[in-house]
Amino acid sequence: MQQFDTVILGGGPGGLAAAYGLHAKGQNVAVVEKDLWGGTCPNRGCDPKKILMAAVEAQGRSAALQGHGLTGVPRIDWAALMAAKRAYTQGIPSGTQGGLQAAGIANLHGKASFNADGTLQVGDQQLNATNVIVATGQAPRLPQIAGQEWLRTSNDFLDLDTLPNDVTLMGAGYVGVELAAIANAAGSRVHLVHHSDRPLRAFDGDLVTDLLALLTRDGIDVRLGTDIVQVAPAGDQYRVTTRDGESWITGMVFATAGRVPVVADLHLDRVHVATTAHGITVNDHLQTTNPHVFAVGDVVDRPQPKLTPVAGFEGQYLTTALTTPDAPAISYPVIPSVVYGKTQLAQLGVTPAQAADQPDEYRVSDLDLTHWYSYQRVQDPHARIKVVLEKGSGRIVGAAVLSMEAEQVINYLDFVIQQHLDAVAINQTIMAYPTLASDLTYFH
Ligand SMILES: Cc1cc2nc3c(=O)[nH]c(=O)nc-3n(C[C@H](O)[C@H](O)[C@H](O)COP(=O)(O)OP(=O)(O)OC[C@H]3O[C@@H](n4cnc5c(N)ncnc54)[C@H](O)[C@@H]3O)c2cc1C
Ligand SMILES: NC(=O)c1ccc[n+]([C@@H]2O[C@H](COP(=O)([O-])OP(=O)(O)OC[C@H]3O[C@@H](n4cnc5c(N)ncnc54)[C@H](O)[C@@H]3O)[C@@H](O)[C@H]2O)c1
Repeated sequence: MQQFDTVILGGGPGGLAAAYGLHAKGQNVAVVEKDLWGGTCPNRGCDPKKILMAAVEAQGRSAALQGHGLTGVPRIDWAALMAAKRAYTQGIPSGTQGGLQAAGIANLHGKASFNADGTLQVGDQQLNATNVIVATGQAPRLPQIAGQEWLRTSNDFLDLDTLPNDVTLMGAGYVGVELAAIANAAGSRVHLVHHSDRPLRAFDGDLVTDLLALLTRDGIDVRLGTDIVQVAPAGDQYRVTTRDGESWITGMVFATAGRVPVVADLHLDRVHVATTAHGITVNDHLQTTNPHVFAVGDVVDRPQPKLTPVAGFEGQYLTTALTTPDAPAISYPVIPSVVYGKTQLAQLGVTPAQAADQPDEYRVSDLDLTHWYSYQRVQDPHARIKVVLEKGSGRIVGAAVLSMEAEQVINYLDFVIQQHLDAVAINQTIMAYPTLASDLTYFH
């Protein structure tokens, strides 16, 4: 039996943040990973996706400048792009494990689960710990439809040797919309199917409508308010059938209909850790219904978006919470969300919908940015921001952005909001001009 202060289940962004933090505080820590060290984000999530996105963005920017100084839109060489992605991802697991070893943090490869006496089992090894942190993440959800066995996931998409000429994506959430943008830019015919009329519900409705119009303009077959009910092999392809009786032949079908918490094999019931369909139940100290078991990241049932920086923030929080008596409850900063693509959709802080519900407190400034210098320069085909301002202080408290530049704009506004900067403070700062940062003075 090996004894530790804290054992962490899952070597992704949440688990690793906690491991390094607690190790730095002098704890004897072990991390257990059953699959790829580094977890979803660097192996089969954010980072590889955004390597593919680099080509998509470059193509989108070139396309925007046709007739404005550029001729010829570059084509994506899928094999070369995938090779570039693999050149990055192939070193992640060994590099991550090497980092733990170099730091002197115990690391075990294998599937961890709880024994009835509260100890942990990893293969034939038994571990005992004062505290356990569950950081096992989420996995793609496979909808219960006829032909479920033919469905692929984002894991498959992000490692395809060959991109089929025609792909179907089932679900227009973050993953569906981003993979649609990649496949479309790489020359595939894309069908993006969503069961309701309102995809990307966390984002501003007007901007989502604008984004879907741009995706349609790019040639994506966006189908809202319908469900795929069957996938059946048709030669070396598949026939997809919807609830409305529509049907088409496609090269591959990807389930992009959400993700589910990875809890099934942990035997959490043995240690009285409660779960819901959304993940592990925790209090405001990330403590589960067992006072010695904590949880962070995607596996947690909390309203915060399931994002890498959120998992990392929670891991860091536990570093303090597990080493400080009477640690305060977790308090999240504002959290930016971005759906990447040729045109990016971003959101932060108080939403325009929340502002509309409290007109005495907030006002919304809805700005068409296409004629602003920064956007005209790059011929951004559609640039719009809704800035939410607090009436009393005049400060920016939220924003929703749709633009080729949204990821940058939202991060500048994140800094402005988090630091409580008002128009006076922003005007006291000299930014390099003309840049997206120097535009900050125009948003009030
Ligand atoms: C396609 C895609 C794109 C994404 N893009 C972005 C993005 O652009 N930006 C962003 O912020 N977020 C993005 N995300 C979300 C991001 O990847 C997650 O929020 C983040 O990885 C969560 O970290 P985590 O540590 O909670 O879980 P994970 O990274 O999933 O790590 C959990 C680890 O636990 C391991 N594990 C599970 N069960 C056990 C067990 N029993 N024993 C031992 N180990 C176990 C798993 O193998 C895994 O490695 C994306 C996700 C996907 C799928
Ligand atoms: N850019 C980013 O930051 C980024 C990118 C990818 C993923 N992520 C994270 O990963 C999480 C998971 O992303 P996701 O896209 O898998 O989930 P999601 O919850 O964002 O979207 C899934 C969508 O599929 C819909 N859906 C459910 N069942 C369906 C069905 N049968 N047919 C059609 N549509 C159906 C859901 O209503 C939902 O809108 C996100 O919540 C996000 O936190 C982030």
